[in-house]
Amino acid sequence: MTLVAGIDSSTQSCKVVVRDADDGTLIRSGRASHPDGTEIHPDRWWDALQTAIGDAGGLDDVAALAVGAQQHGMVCLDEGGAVVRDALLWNDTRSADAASALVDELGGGQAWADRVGVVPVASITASKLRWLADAEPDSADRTAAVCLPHDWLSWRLGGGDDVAAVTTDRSDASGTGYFAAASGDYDRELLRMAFRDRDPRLPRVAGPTEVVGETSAGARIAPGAGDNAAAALAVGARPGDIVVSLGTSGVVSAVSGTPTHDGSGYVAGFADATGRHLPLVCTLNGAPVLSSTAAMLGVDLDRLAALALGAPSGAEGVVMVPYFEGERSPNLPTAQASLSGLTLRTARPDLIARAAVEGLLCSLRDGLDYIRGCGVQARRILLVGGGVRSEAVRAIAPVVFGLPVAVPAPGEYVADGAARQAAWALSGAENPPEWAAPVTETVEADEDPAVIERYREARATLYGI
Ligand SMILES: Nc1ncnc2c1ncn2[C@@H]1O[C@H](COP(=O)(O)OP(=O)(O)O)[C@@H](O)[C@H]1O
Ligand SMILES: O=C(CO)[C@@H](O)[C@H](O)COP(=O)(O)O
Repeated sequence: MTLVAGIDSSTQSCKVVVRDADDGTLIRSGRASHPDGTEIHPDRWWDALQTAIGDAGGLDDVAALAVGAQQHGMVCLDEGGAVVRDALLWNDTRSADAASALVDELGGGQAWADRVGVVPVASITASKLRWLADAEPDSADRTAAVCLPHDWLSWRLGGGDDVAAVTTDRSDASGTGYFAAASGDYDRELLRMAFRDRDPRLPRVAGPTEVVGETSAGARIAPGAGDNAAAALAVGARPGDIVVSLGTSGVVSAVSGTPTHDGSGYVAGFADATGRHLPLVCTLNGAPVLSSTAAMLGVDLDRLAALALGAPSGAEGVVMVPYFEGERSPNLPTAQASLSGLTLRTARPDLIARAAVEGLLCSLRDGLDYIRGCGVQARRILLVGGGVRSEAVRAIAPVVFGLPVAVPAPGEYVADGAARQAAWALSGAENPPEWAAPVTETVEADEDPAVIERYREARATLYGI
């Protein structure tokens, strides 16, 4: 049996799966946690990867592997390949002002969307580089190369001794703000503009099935991908499928044959891992909305779900706008979460639990409607990520989205997508291997339009949008 491995270096943890390259059967898996926080030394990803590999029984017997990882994180390397400073992660909002400045300097959001498919917000790597140039010019001066989390881990797995050898792929490059998914090219002028005339080395953009290196044990290293592109590859998303991921972030995305250029910045025109496109809306507030609410109510996540399921749709008018960490979609980096509709009668744990689940899903329903607004068809939702383990999320999702919701069996879909890419690279075939699609349970329910209407009223009252 030929084995392949897939790695997901996500915000909260690192996961490793080992699968049969021919039919995708899961053979072994492992995981390890990442430290909390929105900046982290990349060595901590490496440490967690080593632990996760050990937990998965090692990788000495795999023929190929690939890394999927959280997108956008700014990894700065000096000429010798040493890390210049801690990586700023996608959910670090200190670069919000830098993002606004960049949007203005190019003449507005549409100018960015037309040029690279993406309008800078704090998450985008270009904004982080501008922040670095202004706040820590010495670190900026020492930066000889800039790459992303999955690029750095792939490079380290391949020996990591020459900064000229770092590679990326189209999906992750498209989240930087200086790569255009439509043309497949870097836009170095935008990079220099962001980094105040500095011109660091960028990773070479490898093709979807290229072998970019070899581990010390002789496994081939496939190009890897951004986490959302890897998940789309794992679930075999087709036209009409909208993938909703509830990890630390909330993500709504769809595989599409054509690029998007949304000047509002809501829909990012990313690339997928197969040569197509991945229009995507990402929020800063995913599954942690539920854990924060559970902590506030003094219950665990299962109890939170039970409370929410015991409450009526619409939570008797209690509405949560769940912008705990500020927000990216809409771009409100200093926003905070709020609860409205509380009276002496409605200030009840079950209604607050329901409002949290509904608010989380409504923030993603906004994303769904923006993606549809870009001409993307939506026939069903494919729900993945840690938050899907909530029974309340699974049951209430179709009520809020107004679409059937297919829930693949619990799994590590980013790592699985990376494994499938590794098998594809190993095969040299034109198409990814035909692995069985994950078994899904489909949840259907009547839409309750009042839920999203009240949510939008509450948001408009708070933010005028
Ligand atoms: N039963 C559950 N109910 C709600 N949230 C859950 C449940 N189980 C796990 N989660 C949440 O899932 C998240 C982790 O999901 P994951 O997709 O691995 O995140 P990431 O990719 O950002 O590291 C955590 O925020 C965790 O609280
Ligand atoms: O910023 C984005 C996508 O644009 C996020 O999707 C990150 O890629 C992190 O994902 P999770 O850790 O929440 O899965």
